[in-house]
Amino acid sequence: MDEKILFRAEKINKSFGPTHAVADFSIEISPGEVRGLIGENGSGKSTFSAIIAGLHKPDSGRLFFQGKEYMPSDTSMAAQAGASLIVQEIGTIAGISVAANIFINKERKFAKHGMLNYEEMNREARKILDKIGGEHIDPSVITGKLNLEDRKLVEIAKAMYSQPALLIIDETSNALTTHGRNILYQNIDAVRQEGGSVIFITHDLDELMSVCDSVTIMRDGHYITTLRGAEMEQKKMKELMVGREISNNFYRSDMEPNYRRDRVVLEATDLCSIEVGNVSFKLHEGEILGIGGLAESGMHELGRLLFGLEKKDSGEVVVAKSGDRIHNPQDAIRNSVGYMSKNRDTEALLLRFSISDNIALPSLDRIKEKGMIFKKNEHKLAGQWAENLSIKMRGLDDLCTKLSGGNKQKVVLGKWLGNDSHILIMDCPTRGIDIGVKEAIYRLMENLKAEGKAIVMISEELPELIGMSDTILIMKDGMITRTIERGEDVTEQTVIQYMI
Ligand SMILES: Nc1ncnc2c1ncn2[C@@H]1O[C@H](COP(=O)(O)OP(=O)(O)OP(=O)(O)O)[C@@H](O)[C@H]1O
Repeated sequence: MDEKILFRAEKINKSFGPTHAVADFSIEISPGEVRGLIGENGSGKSTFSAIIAGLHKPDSGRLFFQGKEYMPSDTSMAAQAGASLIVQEIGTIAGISVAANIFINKERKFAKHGMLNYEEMNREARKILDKIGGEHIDPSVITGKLNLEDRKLVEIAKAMYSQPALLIIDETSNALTTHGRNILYQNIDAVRQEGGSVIFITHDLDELMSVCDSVTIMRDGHYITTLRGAEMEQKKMKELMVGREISNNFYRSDMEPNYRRDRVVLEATDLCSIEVGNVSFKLHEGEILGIGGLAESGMHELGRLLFGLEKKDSGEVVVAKSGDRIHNPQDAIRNSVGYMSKNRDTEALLLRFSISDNIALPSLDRIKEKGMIFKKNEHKLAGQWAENLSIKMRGLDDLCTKLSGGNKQKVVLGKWLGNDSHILIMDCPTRGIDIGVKEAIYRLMENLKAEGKAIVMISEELPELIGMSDTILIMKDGMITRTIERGEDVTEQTVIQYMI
């Protein structure tokens, strides 16, 4: 193999039943290169990554790595050969310690006379955590007690421990705060400095442009092309991903706030909890109320308080039409309030249930016939939303575990849109969603707005926040620090200033 090539894949194929997830896919990566890998939801990125990391065996094709033919049969073999993967979903085991996660399958290193030396294991874990930027994480703590970001940092530590020559990062940044992202980027640089390569999967094209030297586009499992340096132009990348022309500006085109100021649908008064302090606001008919802030600003907790998922210390959330107070999710659902959680795998979906079951779940009361739930009614509702949202699946009875990340997110959306929610609390509605469907979701939000429905949109994406909201509430340290009306001269820079 050419010395300038660190990794090569030759005509890789992988099918799951009738789904041809990776099709004749070939790629070459040079030492020191950070290669982006992009494509629509379900285009095969995670499957290809899993093949390199030994999680899936391809049906055909060959891999070459560091001058040798390579085909790992599991993740330990891949790590030994120098390839590590940070997965898109949670990749650590909740019930064991941080150190045990970092050294999974490497425990033997710490065994003496048949006993594990936990102290030594924790000491080693301390060193690698310090090295990767996880100084604040205690290696002896049970991993499930950590927040999502710290669990991701544990995965980074695990991946970096084996000093990978090839690091694959599958859509990890959207689980991270700015601080976490910077740690991730530092580790990418560290691999590059050592002459290794990185495959970086993301739907965020700005991030892609700042992190990657080149980008390969996948569509329906196929290799489309690779762009380098100045060729990496956003419009071009989007069009190559979706295979058609797409509009440059997919946010709202009207520049004025446009909702019924005289009709309040939901009112939050003096909401307080551990992470939220004295938040009050009114949500109106036809309004998109954006909530922005840094990830630790309390905005995600606010969404959970509004839906009754978390206990308030004081304050109240009242649905204007019924006068009902929301104390728990049952109160919310009864009042046509829907909630899309940011954490789709742990909170938003029943992963071991079908697409149809998940979409129909909050609507069961509505689709009952003579007190009975018929599969055909579930399928009718789920089929309509699966089509509206272009969910890539074999059938409505597919289990959600089998779906790609972005397609899982679409099921969450379908669930609450199908429920005909009048008030929707959307926490990061387009997280992990590809560019084509993102556009469709924004049009859907506009339609809901035109029907008089109201949306609370919690978002970490400034263009989305500015582009879609009638009103933006900025949160900092659990409190609302600024209210911005649509049409005011807002730029991303001014919004950031209020957040930090
Ligand atoms: N274990 C599995 N069983 C059945 N089908 C699967 C399995 N894993 C993936 N698929 C299917 O293979 C296709 C490719 O999925 P993959 O997760 O590789 O896409 P992706 O490009 O990573 O998408 P996303 O951007 O949404 O994460 C999808 O249609 C998906 O439903």
